[in-house]
Amino acid sequence: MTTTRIAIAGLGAIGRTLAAKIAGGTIPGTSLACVAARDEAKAKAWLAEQGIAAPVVPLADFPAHADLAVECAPAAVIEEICTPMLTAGKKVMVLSCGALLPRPHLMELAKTHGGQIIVPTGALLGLDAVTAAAEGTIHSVRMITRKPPKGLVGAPYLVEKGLDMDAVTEPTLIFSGTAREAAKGFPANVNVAVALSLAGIGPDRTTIDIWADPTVTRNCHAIEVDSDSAKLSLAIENIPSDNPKTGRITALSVIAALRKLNAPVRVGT
Ligand SMILES: NC(=O)C1=CN([C@@H]2O[C@H](COP(=O)(O)OP(=O)(O)OC[C@H]3O[C@@H](n4cnc5c(N)ncnc54)[C@H](O)[C@@H]3O)[C@@H](O)[C@H]2O)C=CC1
Ligand SMILES: O=C([O-])CC(=O)C(=O)O
Repeated sequence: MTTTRIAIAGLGAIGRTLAAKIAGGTIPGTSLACVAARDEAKAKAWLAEQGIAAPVVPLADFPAHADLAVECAPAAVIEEICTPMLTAGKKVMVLSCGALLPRPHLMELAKTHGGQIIVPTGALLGLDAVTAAAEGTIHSVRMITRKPPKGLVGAPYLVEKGLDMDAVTEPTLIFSGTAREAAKGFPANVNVAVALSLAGIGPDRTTIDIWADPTVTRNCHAIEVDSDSAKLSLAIENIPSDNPKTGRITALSVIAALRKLNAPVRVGT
């Protein structure tokens, strides 16, 4: 079996789960080549504590070590992670996919050098059916997200509008717009809407309502797709990970995607 050498960019809620799983050797056809972190000393201490032997390297050195990088860092770092790998004709699995929208040049870079940007299903569901429906004609894609208010704190849109999440005592619609507008206003909260838009009819025709909802403990996403092949009604309730903004299932989605890379049998599109 071919072995894909994996680099992990960011050792937060997603990156730590991935590093432990890949280094544990339970994903056939993958090995942990290296990691990059904001705080090198902290990363080294965590890796030592976990008994993981991977080196901590600068993002620019990823291509020398790895075939595929998993981007699981803050959205602002996407350029530094993708550019070296894509220029080297390699693959990047991008979790902060909202940050791709204002950077079409990264997609051009992949095209020019034969690299690939992979957007996993992440915290969502149903992207297999949405991509299939997109081979026909999709009429509309609508998403409604409900999150505990603390899972939205810090979003630039809330800061700009002066909306205080601590003051929310009942379900409140705080945003209604396109996936592109949502990605700008909530870069760490609604990557799922962007993944959905990229699978379907794009960020300007995919709409999203965001509710700050103190009655929920999970990050809840409901999707309605109408197309000439099927009508889809999808819903997921994500249990937050160590990071309240990020569902636990996100890291598992990446692991499932990595498992498919070199598997003899591959299920799902
Ligand atoms: N596509 C999807 O379905 C989902 C995407 N996400 C996105 O995935 C990304 C990662 O999420 P989490 O792991 O929950 O975030 P996190 O905040 O727990 O971890 C991010 C890590 O990146 C590190 N970091 C910061 N600057 C760095 C740099 N220059 N180089 C390397 N590492 C750096 C931070 O120190 C932190 O440890 C976020 O952008 C999040 O919005 C999260 C959930 C679902
Ligand atoms: O899309 C995101 O960035 C995170 C999210 O909604 C979730 O984990 O449920």
